[in-house]
Amino acid sequence: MTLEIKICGLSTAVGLDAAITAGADLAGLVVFPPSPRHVDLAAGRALAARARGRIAIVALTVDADDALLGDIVAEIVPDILQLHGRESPARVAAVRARFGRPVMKALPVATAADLAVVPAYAAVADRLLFDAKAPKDATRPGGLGQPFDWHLLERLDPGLAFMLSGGLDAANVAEALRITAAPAVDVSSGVEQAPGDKNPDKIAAFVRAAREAAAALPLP
Ligand SMILES: O=C(O)c1ccccc1N[C@@H]1O[C@H](COP(=O)(O)O)[C@@H](O)[C@H]1O
Repeated sequence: MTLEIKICGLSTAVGLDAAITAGADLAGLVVFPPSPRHVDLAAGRALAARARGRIAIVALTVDADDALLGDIVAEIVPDILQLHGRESPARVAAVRARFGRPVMKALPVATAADLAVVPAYAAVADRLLFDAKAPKDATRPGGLGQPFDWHLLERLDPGLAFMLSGGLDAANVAEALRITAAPAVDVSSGVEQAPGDKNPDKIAAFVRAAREAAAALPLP
C-alpha cells in the first residue's frame, strides 16, 4: 500500500524542510488568522516557493470567500485547496470550477450520522478528509489534536481518495491505519512541541511510523 502523508500547519522553513527531508508527500499551509499556524499571503508565497517541486502544496482555508481564495491561488499557487469550514457541496463545486484546482473537503466526524453527507461531497470534491468534530466553543474547526472513533470509517468506501486526520501522532498512526485502511494521513498537532511550533524529530518519527505501518498492512 502506498500511503500519502501530509504534514499540515507548516509555517516556517525549518518545519517545511523537516517534512520534505522526512519524506512527506504534502505540505499544508493554513490561511486562517485564528489558527496558531496561520501564514499570511507573503509568508505562504515564500514557503510555497521553497516547497515547489519538492512536496505538494495544500492551502487550507475555513469558509474563505472568493476574494481570499483568489489571492491564495495567485500568491501560493497550491496544488490542492483544502476547505475546512462549513462549505456546502454547492460551494465546493463552485470553488473547484472557479479556481481550477483540486479541492479536498474536510468533513467533521463524531458519530456515524456525520457520514451521511459523504455521497454529496464525494460527488463534487476531488478528495475527502475526515477530521474530528471540534467542540462547539472551539476557536477553530481543526488542528486541535483530537481524535475520533476510527471504527466509524471501517469498511468505508467513499469512491474517491480520502485522508484521515485528527489527533494522529507517531504512537497511534499504526492503529489508525490498521482500523481504517486509509490511503492517506494528515497530522498537525501530533508533530508539534507547542501549538504552531513544529518539531523536526516528531515529523520524522511520524513519517517513519506511518510508512512502517502501511508496509505491514495487507495489500488491498
Ligand atoms: O491546524 C489548524 O490550526 C487548523 C485550523 C483550522 C482548520 C483546520 C486546521 N488543521 C487541520 O485539522 C486537522 C487535524 O489536525 P490535528 O492533527 O488534530 O492537529 C488536520 O487536517 C489539520 O490540517
